[in-house]
Amino acid sequence: MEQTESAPNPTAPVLKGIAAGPGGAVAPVARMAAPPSLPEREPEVTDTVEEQSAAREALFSVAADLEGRAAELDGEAAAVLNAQALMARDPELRRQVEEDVQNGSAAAWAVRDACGRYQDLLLAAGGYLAERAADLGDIRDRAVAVLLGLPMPGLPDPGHPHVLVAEDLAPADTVRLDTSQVLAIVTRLGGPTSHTVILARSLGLPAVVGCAGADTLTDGTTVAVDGDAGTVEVDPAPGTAERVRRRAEHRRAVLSAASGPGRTSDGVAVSLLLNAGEGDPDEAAAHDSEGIGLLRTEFLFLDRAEPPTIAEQTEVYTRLFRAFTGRTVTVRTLDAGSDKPLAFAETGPEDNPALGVRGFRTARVHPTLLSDQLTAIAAAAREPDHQARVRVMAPMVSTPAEAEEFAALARTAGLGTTAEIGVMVEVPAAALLADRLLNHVDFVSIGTNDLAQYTMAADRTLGALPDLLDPWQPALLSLIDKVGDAGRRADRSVGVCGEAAADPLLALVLVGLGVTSLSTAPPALSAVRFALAHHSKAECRGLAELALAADSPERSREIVRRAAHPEVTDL
Ligand SMILES: C=C(OP(=O)(O)O)C(=O)O
Ligand SMILES: [Mg+2]
Repeated sequence: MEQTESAPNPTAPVLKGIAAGPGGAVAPVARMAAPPSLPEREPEVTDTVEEQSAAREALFSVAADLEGRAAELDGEAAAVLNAQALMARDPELRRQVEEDVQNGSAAAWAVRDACGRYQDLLLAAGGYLAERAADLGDIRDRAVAVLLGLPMPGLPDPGHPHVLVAEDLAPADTVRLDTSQVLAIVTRLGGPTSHTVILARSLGLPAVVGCAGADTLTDGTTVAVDGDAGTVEVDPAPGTAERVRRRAEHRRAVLSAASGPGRTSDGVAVSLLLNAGEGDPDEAAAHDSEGIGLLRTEFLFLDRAEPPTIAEQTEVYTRLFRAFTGRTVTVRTLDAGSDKPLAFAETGPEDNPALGVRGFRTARVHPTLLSDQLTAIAAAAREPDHQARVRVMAPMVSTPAEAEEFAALARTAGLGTTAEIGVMVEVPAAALLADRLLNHVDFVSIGTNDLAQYTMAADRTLGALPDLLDPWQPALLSLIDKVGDAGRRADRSVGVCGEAAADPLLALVLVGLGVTSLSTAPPALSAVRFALAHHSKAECRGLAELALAADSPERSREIVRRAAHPEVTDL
């Protein structure tokens, strides 16, 4: 509809990146302030003790600043800042800085070098750790600014609404974004699972990451950001700007009117659930959802030396079940290993950690971590003062035997009568034998983030292969079809809780493939609800067949876009 009203400006360069937060915006660019640079000449250190103390104080003041800001926030945002503060307080980092000073470096130089060495280690470790290298770079820049008396690097404040352009965004920046001023985010770096993406989605901001041309964008240049297509049009034609603006307004108005449980236009129920982690359970419960489809319990385990006790875990789960009384809460057991390493769950050196001891496999090496967690979930599920529909599921299950083993462990812990027991389908082996997995469990939930990486043999934390990780890949859809089919035949529920569920058009395809629940970050729910309400179950199946038959994700998306209801494609 509106897309035909204005032709794109043929001379306007269009930069490509990874679509990382849906929606669009047109506004002038404001670039993130450059990090402080050290003077060419390093001063001579005369008092080593004083210099060490200055370096220490700078790191502490950075940590205190992060903690202070975390205290004003809650949920995922606060957790991200507190984790970063912990890095600034890391005793080993401090020791290395002091050693560098002892060897003659001035404080700011010692901070730069020690952080640099740490960053190299994180980058070499890959996965989740590599993504934290940006957090450490931010700590370095802040501490150096403190030591040199320079302005703190950080967000621009041009005094008008803008598109924020940066090399990459540290969590400390992303959580401070004023969404009345920042209309969209564009970064040169960042992969599909980076903090920037997760936080941009939780703020509901359009975002394009991994945009190679972002460094050519200068302050004040007008850009049109399309967070669905992953494009940034520079100096767009007046028509384009108008179109994106009207589309954003239309989207806001339409979506704020959509509420209630998920239904296709002919009344077939599709549960709309939330992906949740750390945060206030009452706040999570305030979203218009039918419950939680994925509780990532790693937040209870990360950044600590010892695992949480059974009592500690029970308290957290109980609070959540109470807040969601009458609704579903799906607790995923600990997904440790690979991109989520834990100090107390060492699994030995691995050349390919994503193919190693992770997810449910961790229980082979550390069985008590899982049994304690199941005991805590069972204790919380038994609490009499909640009516939540409790579900428990294991990540990274690959075989029917593993599904059977997990179900037995859950029953032994006492969950047989108080919860539904399921497993995640995240590796092709599990998708191929989904019917046999379903002989042992009540439900399955497809983790499309991991299923994409294992289907396409492309590391999900790598920004370099976004096309292969595109959830519209027909091979991925074909595996989901297989799982949907198995669920239909066994009359069991099949959920999707990966990022794929957050794309309204793809959600229609997933429902057509037999998916019965969709779990996403809260801001994505209303668009998915709206899309469902405009299509019958049979229409969803028609779209699924079109998507499956395409040869590429681009074709798949385009064909479905053309065949879907215009009210939805114009959103
Ligand atoms: C939901 C998923 O799990 P996570 O992103 O936590 O690995 C997934 O892999 O799609
Ligand atoms: Mg996963």
